[in-house]
Order: sequence, then structure tokens, then C-alpha cells
Amino acid sequence: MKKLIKNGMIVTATDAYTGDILIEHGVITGIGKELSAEGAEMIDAAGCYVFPGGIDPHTHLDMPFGGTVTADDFETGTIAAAYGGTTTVIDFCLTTKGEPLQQAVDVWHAKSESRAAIDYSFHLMVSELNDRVLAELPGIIENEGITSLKVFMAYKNTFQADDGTLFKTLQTARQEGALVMVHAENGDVIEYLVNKAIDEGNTDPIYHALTRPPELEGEATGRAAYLTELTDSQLYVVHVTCAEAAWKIEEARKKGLRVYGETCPQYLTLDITDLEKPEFEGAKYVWSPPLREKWNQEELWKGLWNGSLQTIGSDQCSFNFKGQKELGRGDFSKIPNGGPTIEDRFSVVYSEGVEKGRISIHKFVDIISTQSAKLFGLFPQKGTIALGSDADIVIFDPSVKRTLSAATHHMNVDYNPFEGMEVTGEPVSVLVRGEFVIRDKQFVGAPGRGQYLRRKRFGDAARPLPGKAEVGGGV
Ligand SMILES: NC(=O)NCCC(=O)O
Ligand SMILES: [Zn+2]
Ligand SMILES: [Zn+2]
Repeated sequence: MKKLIKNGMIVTATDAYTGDILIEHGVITGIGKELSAEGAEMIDAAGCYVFPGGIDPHTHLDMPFGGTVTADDFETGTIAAAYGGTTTVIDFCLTTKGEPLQQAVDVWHAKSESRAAIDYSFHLMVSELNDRVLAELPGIIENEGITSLKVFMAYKNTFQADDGTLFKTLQTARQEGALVMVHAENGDVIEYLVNKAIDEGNTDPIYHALTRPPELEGEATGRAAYLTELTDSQLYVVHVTCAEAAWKIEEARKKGLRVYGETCPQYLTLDITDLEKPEFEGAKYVWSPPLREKWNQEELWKGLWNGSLQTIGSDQCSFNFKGQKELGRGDFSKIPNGGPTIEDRFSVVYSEGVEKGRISIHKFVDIISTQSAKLFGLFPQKGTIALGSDADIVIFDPSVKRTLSAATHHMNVDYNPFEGMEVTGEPVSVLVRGEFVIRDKQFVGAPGRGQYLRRKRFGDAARPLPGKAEVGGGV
């Protein structure tokens, strides 16, 4: 059925104007003033912003980690994401050494296809790059449309790959048009510091942060950037937490390298003192890389504003406090790393960023949606409000004031790291491909309605040609 969203303030990464949006067959077919369309359902957006749906480029749903599995799967995670204004997620498909890549991808399809309530895609983890993987990878990129590869430089003895693997992944990505993503921390030195701390009886959650100092994130970020330069490839550094890493990305970009950075709402708002909360509550704030000293937050905001950081990922990786985070009582290294942030990513960044005057509303749209669509080969199908784009839309009321809490969130987890935070603004209704998923703050979608997205290769639209149908992927 046709829909007409009337009188909202339409905001993209570049424009803001009051107008109407016509939706037919899931895509935007009209944008203008005082549009009318026979038989269309009218949706009043007066007093609200009308944003492109949020794109979360970094989630871990239904993921095994640290001897347990994340509390949110593709059903609960994507429903919570939709409540929060996110209409697409890109999740990390894990691989293990020796396993055919297609088998790993099939496992991720099985986790998601009947469960996802919003659209989704996968990045592929590269744990080794031998002849077998080299032979299989081009087919996965082409057939699955998985055009981003993830290399962990930390988590020794589990996910960590060596520098040779990172180097070969960058080379392959250059040839195949893929974007290499790195978790940038020096895993070898961290392993040494963690063992030393435990041996010395330093087992509380705060030691998670103290054994992963910012220099080790900056060092790994710089190393990855040099390898990117050497291979003339492209690099995306996930979850940047600190000035040391942000400055390395800035330096690489000044050299003209294709190096990009993501940060997360938790690094913009929470800090290392949260790990000192009593009664083991500090475990709720264990992420890798860890929360940093507060002054880093303004450096991250500056990086977003000046363009050295491009995107905001949630790094959703939820574990219950009871029974999961508690696995690390008496040994911080056994606390499952990660937290529940998929739902509040959009509103925390809007409220702390736009409402507090740190970024413009266009920059907000850019970092919460548009840049992820561009970097990960989804633009302009996703990431903007334009003729022909999917009607992934958030109707957002900027006048609402509310308090974030586990008591009211929709994630399948028993705490919220932003508990008690006052935010301004709330997604009222959210549409994915023209269908309501959230209507008047209620979930009206269904698990399984989300579609898997095959993505374009990195930089495919660096120069779109007139007469060719497809554009997108350009940055
Ligand atoms: N970030 C985190 O602590 N957990 C999720 C896994 C990862 O992204 O490193
Ligand atoms: Zn990571
Ligand atoms: Zn992650």
C-alpha cells in the first residue's frame, strides 16, 4: 500500500526541509511539498524529524564468546534496534581455522534468516589466509555480497590473527574491492599484562582496563595503517576508544590513505571509572578496548566532527550480569567482553551530539547512517532519503525527554550500561522498506521480515557512469 509521510522536517547528511515523502512498493517515489496520492495512507510527521533509518555497522548477535553466547540473538537484537531507530545491521560472521568459509556464512544465515526484523548483512572474519581461504574468498565476496573482512589484532589464542594474515587480507581486499576492518589492540602485549596482573592477585574488573592501555590501541592502529599504506589497500578501524588511536587515523588520512574509523556511544559517554563500581558492577562496563579516561571523549567527538572518524557502531555484544558477566568474579579476564547498546546508539548520539551542540544534525545523520551505507556498499539504496532509495525511515520526536533504563529497554539483557541517562528525543515510528516495524512506539513488525543484503564492492561508485543503473559504494 502507498504511504505518504506528511509535514515532517526531512533531514539527510546534507539537507533539511519540511516536506512530504511518498512511498510505493517499499521505495521512495516522491519527495516534495504538499504531495497527494490517491489511496495512500497518511502519516502525520508534523513536529518531528524524518531521518533515514540508522545503519549499525557493528553488531554481534547470537555470537559465542568467552565460553558463553550473547544474550541477544537476531530476533531480540533487531527488534531492540528497530525501537531505537536502526533499520539495518551488519553483523560479524565468525570463522574458525580450517572451516570452509561458506560453512561459516551458512551458520550465520541460519541464525538470522527467520529471525531478523530489520535488514541485515554480514562482515566476514578472517582468521587465517592460506591457499584454501584465498581460493574461496573471491566467491564469497561475489556471491554473498560480503565486501568487508574483519581481522582481530587482539584476543590471543582465540580470535587473534597475526600480522602476516592482516597483510595478506589487505592485499586480497585491494584486489577484490573489499574493506578490511580491524580490532586494533596489541594482543600479545595485552596477554602478557593480563597474566602478570592475575599472577599478582589483581583480579577486579578495573584491571581489564589497566592491562589494555591506550598506547596498545594506538600502536596497533598505526601498525594497521602502515600495512594499509604498503598494500595500497583500505582499512576501517572498529570501536576507536582513545586519542592515541584517533590521532593515528587522522595522521593516515592526512597522508591520503583510505583509512576510516568508527567509535561507539559507550566510548563517547562512559569512562574508566565505571569499571570501579562496587559489588562487581564494574563487570557491566567491560569492553575491549576498554573505557578510557574521560578527556578522550572530546577527542572522539572532535574526530567525528572533523571527519577523521566516520561512523558510529554499537558493538552490540550483550551478556547478562547474572550468570554471564559473573563468570569473571575473581578473574577479570573471564568476564565476557561487550555490552548492550544496539537500542540506544541512535538516541544517545543524537542527544549527546546534536542536543549538546557537539555536532550538527547533518553530521549526526552522516555518522549514524549515511557513511556506513557508503563505506559498506549499500548507498544509495540505504543511508539517505532520496528518490529510489529504500523507504527506511525514522520519525523522531525531538521534544521527548526520557531516561534510559533496563526496566524499559527491549534488549534481552538484565542491565543497561546507560542506566539513568537522560536523553532528549525518541523514535516514534520506524519503517523498513516502507513497512512499519515500530508504530507509535510499539513493535508491529515480525521476525523474519528483515532481508539479507548483498553489498557492493568498496569504491564501486567512485565514478558511476551515466546510463548504468547501479550506483553506490562511493566514499
Ligand atoms: N568489544 C567487545 O568488548 N566485545 C565484542 C567483540 C569485539 O568487538 O571485540
Ligand atoms: Zn573488537
Ligand atoms: Zn565488536
